[in-house]
Amino acid sequence: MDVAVLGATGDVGRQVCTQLVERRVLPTSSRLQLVGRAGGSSARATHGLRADLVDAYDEHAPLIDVALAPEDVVADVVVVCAGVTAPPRAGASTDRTRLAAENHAVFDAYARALAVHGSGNEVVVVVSNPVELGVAVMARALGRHRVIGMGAWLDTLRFRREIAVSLGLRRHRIGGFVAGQHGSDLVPLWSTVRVSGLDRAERRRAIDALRRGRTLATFGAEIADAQTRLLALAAEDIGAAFDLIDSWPPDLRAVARPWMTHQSGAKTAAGTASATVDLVDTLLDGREIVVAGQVLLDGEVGVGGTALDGVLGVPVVLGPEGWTRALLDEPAPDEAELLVRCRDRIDASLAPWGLGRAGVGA
Ligand SMILES: NC(=O)c1ccc[n+]([C@@H]2O[C@H](COP(=O)([O-])OP(=O)(O)OC[C@H]3O[C@@H](n4cnc5c(N)ncnc54)[C@H](O)[C@@H]3O)[C@@H](O)[C@H]2O)c1
Repeated sequence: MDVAVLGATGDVGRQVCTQLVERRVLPTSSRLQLVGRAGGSSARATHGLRADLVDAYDEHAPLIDVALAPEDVVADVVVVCAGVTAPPRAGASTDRTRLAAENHAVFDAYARALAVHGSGNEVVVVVSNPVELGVAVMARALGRHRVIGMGAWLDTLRFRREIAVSLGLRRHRIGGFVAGQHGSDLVPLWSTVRVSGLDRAERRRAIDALRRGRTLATFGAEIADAQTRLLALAAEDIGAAFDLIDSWPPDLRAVARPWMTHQSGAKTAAGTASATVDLVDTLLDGREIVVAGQVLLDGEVGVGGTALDGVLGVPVVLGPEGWTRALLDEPAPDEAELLVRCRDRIDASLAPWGLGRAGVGA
């Protein structure tokens, strides 16, 4: 099985390529295609990255080649890391509308090329933001089951880790998912959380203690307040800002910590790539596992009697041919309410591109 990484020389793309090779996800008989842009500095750097990876991992590297045009992308799994990102500095605009305007053209160019020149079986993992826009563009061109956004899986891993830290456990003992929109509009599904070794009553007590009597009704306001406080504090002392995050409940930490990490200038490339490589590993492996991802729904998820359609992050079964089923039993009332509002916000953000629910098929 072959993998192509679009935007291979970017911070996230480079980490994805490195981890794919270093973690030996790709056997030596597979091909890793590094995709850059013809004519720009990334074209030269893509050739350089190839040389560097071979230099580092010659003993177990897959075949590595370079492509500089969308129509030359050939792979079983295509990882989309190309495009602009919000500037990684404190107080910089995180305006998703501007990001969408820039990256829509990138998503569209590759979606069109894959639709025409691809095998018809590629599975696309969208990393670039807005993840939901990338999923909408790619799913429309390639078929919705072949496209998954990895933002909800990264958010899920962060949520599990924060719960694990609070309980003094390692992350692998925590189950549960994050749904919704990637970033500050995520929906932590507390009703899905499981802790290995705890029975139902023990889990209930542990989760109640972690949630501190809050529900998701106030989650959006808490996030906005947290970001305001962090910005003010980080201007004086970034270490103190991270210490403040440590004092918050796990769901708020799962949003605030990566947000502060990006604002610190470090970006979140290693964690993002690690979650992405998990998904690629699953796709190549042949097994089916339940992950969370942004997908284009067609009524597979029922919330409060409403069958949801449109792009939304939800738990799904992921296998070699893409995602097959969405798995979300009736969520708790506060989760259901936030999921519907989140789906509507995503839908509104897609409408200018003719990709909202009203526009699809028009
Ligand atoms: N989903 C997530 O969890 C998550 C997390 C972090 C970053 N991101 C997103 O991933 C994307 C990449 O972030 P980054 O930090 O690596 O950015 P970066 O600026 O470091 O790299 C972007 C890369 O894309 C390339 N590129 C731009 N247009 C291209 C095109 N048309 N064809 C090929 N390559 C092209 C650039 O040359 C560059 O190499 C951003 O959209 C960012 O917001 C997503």
